Amino acid sequence: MLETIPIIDITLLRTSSGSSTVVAEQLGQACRQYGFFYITGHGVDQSLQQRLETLSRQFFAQDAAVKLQIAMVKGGRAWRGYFPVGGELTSGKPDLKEGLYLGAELDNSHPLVKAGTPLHGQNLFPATLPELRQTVLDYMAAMTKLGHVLMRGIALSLGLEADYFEERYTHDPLTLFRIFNYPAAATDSDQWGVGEHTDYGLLTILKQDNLGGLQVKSQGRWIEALPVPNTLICNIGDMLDRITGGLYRSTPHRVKNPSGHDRLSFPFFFDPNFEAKIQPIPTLVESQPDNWQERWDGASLSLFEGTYGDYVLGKVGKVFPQLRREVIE
Ligand SMILES: O=C(O)CCC(=O)C(=O)O
Ligand SMILES: [Fe+2]
Repeated sequence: MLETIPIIDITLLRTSSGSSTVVAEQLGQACRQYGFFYITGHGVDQSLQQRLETLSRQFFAQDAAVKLQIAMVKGGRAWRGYFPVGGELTSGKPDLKEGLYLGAELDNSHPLVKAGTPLHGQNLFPATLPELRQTVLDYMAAMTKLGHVLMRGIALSLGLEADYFEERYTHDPLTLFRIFNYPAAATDSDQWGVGEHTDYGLLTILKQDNLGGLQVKSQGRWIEALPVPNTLICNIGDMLDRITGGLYRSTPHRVKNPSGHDRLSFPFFFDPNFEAKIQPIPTLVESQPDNWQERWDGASLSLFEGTYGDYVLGKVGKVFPQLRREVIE
């Protein structure tokens, strides 16, 4: 039998004052077994999603020189903008994808921007597609709302107060958003669109188009996260793994676009505040053995001490080595 990732209807979590125990139970099971799940009943406007997809296709279809008008090197410490194919090295090798790196739009008067905090600041939006700006901002607002809802459900699934994460980590979350285009590759290409990795933060909410290509490592085996209409895919990041003592593992995944067409995906990262200190949940007794030997990066999460900022900067410096000096040092 083909193994499939669970699909969870979160309508009740969104509507019954965020405290549906039935949905929380399903989330908990999916997090323990797979580290990945699809959600339906998420309430994200279909026409907004359609606009985002259409405008993104138009963006990537432009000439390289036009896209490079908003190259990531121009984004400075905020770490925003466009990078071309081969510009990112997720697991040490260049990825077969191009992308637009976005995040919360913060102006220069924001305290974290004033303080020169990396990853905080303004986006670089393309002048050639003026509608993309509001579409991205609206989509990120919808994702942020959804991130809060899902983290309430995840807190309940762990037997915690619904606002456990909000109080400690996500009152003012770090939210990053990317739009990727995985170009059609030769079918015999052994290059990955994104190599095996885990995400860094708490929760990733991914919209993908209808072509497929995402693979998830579940219980030691790679399975396909095929497109399912009207769903979003969620997965656990390293910080939720650390906070839950490995009970909810950050699950490895990778992408290869087999379709012969350009594949678009839209990952949104709902992460702890940059300055939040990451601490395991004290009441959780089910702490798991360290899994560094199985991890793609050979790192021991249980040894990590510090803020989310410490963690994420260590990672980002590796995937964009050419930008490390400018942004972090
Ligand atoms: O494009 C995808 O389907 C996944 C992207 C991803 O894993 C990431 O950006 O972390
Ligand atoms: Fe990922």
